[in-house]
Amino acid sequence: MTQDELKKAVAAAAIEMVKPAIFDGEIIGIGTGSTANFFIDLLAEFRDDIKGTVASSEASAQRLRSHGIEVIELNDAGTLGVYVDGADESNSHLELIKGGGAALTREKIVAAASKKFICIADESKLVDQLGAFPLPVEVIPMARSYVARELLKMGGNPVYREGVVTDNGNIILDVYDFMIATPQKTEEEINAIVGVVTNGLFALRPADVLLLGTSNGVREITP
Ligand SMILES: O=C[C@H](O)[C@H](O)[C@H](O)COP(=O)(O)O
Repeated sequence: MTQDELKKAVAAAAIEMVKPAIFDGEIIGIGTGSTANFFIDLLAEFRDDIKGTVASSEASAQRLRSHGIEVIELNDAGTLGVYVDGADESNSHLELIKGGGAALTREKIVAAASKKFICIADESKLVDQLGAFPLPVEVIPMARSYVARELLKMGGNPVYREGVVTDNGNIILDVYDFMIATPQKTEEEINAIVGVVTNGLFALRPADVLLLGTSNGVREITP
């Protein structure tokens, strides 16, 4: 199976998992990226049944609306029933690296506001230790050089993601050469640097279930 076929298979499995929430009238949180896009496209079949969605990026909001799916503001939604999103890496505890598409901050907010976080990914994303994928950090623009120096002190190699401005008007530093042994501690330490909005580690609020697309079918992994 191709990587896209694996992504589509996990998106279909996630649809089955969120159906009860849809028919219970819960608001659905929607992630960002190529895997989440497959989910959005399959969700279109339920456009008339969904009470509303909250999107973690402008790109996902646009795609949802293009299918006629209602998008509402998180501030008007209360607690979400379920959040579905992809990841750049996951370990077996379902601690994640996210933000390859620069949507990490809104994703983290929507995940925090959701009762259940379903992560959907192809098998290439499951790793023993997080960090081979460079860790995205969203930074207030004027703090870029200062934050980069602090990340260097922590042992990483931060690289400015040229030409990228997040939906919140900020920039991204990608931290290379930074294998992460204690994800919760690292998440807290980076977030404590003044000027950091948030980093792409989802360890303090990991996923609740990982639907992993493999050539032998979709595996359901819980921590
Ligand atoms: O900022 C983007 C998100 O964190 C994505 O969920 C992540 O990069 C995975 O994207 P994809 O499904 O395209 O691999």
